[in-house]
Amino acid sequence: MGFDEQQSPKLPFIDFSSEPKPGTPCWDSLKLQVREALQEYGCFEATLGDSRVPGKLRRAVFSSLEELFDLPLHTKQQSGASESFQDGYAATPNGFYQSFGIEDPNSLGVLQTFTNPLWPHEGNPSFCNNIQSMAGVVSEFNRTVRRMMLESFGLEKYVEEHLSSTTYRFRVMKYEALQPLDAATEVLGLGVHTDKSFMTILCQNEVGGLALQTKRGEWVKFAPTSPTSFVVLIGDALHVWLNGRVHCPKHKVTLCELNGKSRYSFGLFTVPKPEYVIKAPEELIDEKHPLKFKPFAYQEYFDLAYNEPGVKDASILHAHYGI
Ligand SMILES: O=C(O)CCC(=O)C(=O)O
Ligand SMILES: [Fe+2]
Repeated sequence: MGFDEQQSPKLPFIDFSSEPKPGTPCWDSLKLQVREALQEYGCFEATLGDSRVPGKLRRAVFSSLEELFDLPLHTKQQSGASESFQDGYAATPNGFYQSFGIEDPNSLGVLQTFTNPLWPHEGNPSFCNNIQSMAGVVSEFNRTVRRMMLESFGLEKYVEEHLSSTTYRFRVMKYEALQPLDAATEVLGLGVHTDKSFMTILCQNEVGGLALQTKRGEWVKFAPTSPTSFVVLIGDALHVWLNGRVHCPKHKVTLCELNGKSRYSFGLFTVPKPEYVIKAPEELIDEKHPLKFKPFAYQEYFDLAYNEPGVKDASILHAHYGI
């Protein structure tokens, strides 16, 4: 399927650059926008503004990514193989997609352990600082969005439990530049899938390719309104935790290029702790909204999903836990 730029619908856009504080009118207005976007699309485009994500930091992160993926293959493999695309280095057999996963990117020690085998002489302090700074801003933003979302459902009392039920994983990705043979040809860099965790916050360089599917089944091509935009999207675990009240979008990445440039992206994944039980709060269950999924420990679902070859959408979730 090719995209028609003219007719392609857009993701909702939410501006967080005013750094809203809980309890202010601005916060309350933004939280309604967050809820509406997540119900309908399961995702939105967000800007945090130049003061929180200066252009300099953004450029530094992407140049760190280029430096990382430019390392020789045997060096990249030093960071361990990752079959489930979690920690360490992973690549698709055709080599069009490569990624590294870093668990707990807010810790300088973790980042040093990640970089030391890749740059054996003196590690890579600027890589560590750039990723740590970006992960810090994005994980703080993640907490804001979760707080707003829970408040918008009247679930204030669960905020602290929710925030402490997760860890963060950072994934950096490179998609090879590929000029499709014609506009109607779509070559996938990353196949259609839903994310398994609670929430993902993505950022890409200027090369597009990400598309997300709305509740109505339309594919929306992500065309950033501002170069400093992020995409926030819901994963399976949050869809279950909110008893299906928010959409969990399937998404994919199509290979393309811009002036010969490859696509680089990074994502902060908010992952429930392995033993955390994903269970909808009783406030979200009533006659109109009966319980949709049986509770399960996050790791159990994750293992099921990754041991099922070829299936990357939420059909396993429905098959195993759907009521
Ligand atoms: O590269 C992107 O923008 C999307 C990556 C993604 O969907 C994932 O890693 O789960
Ligand atoms: Fe994804």
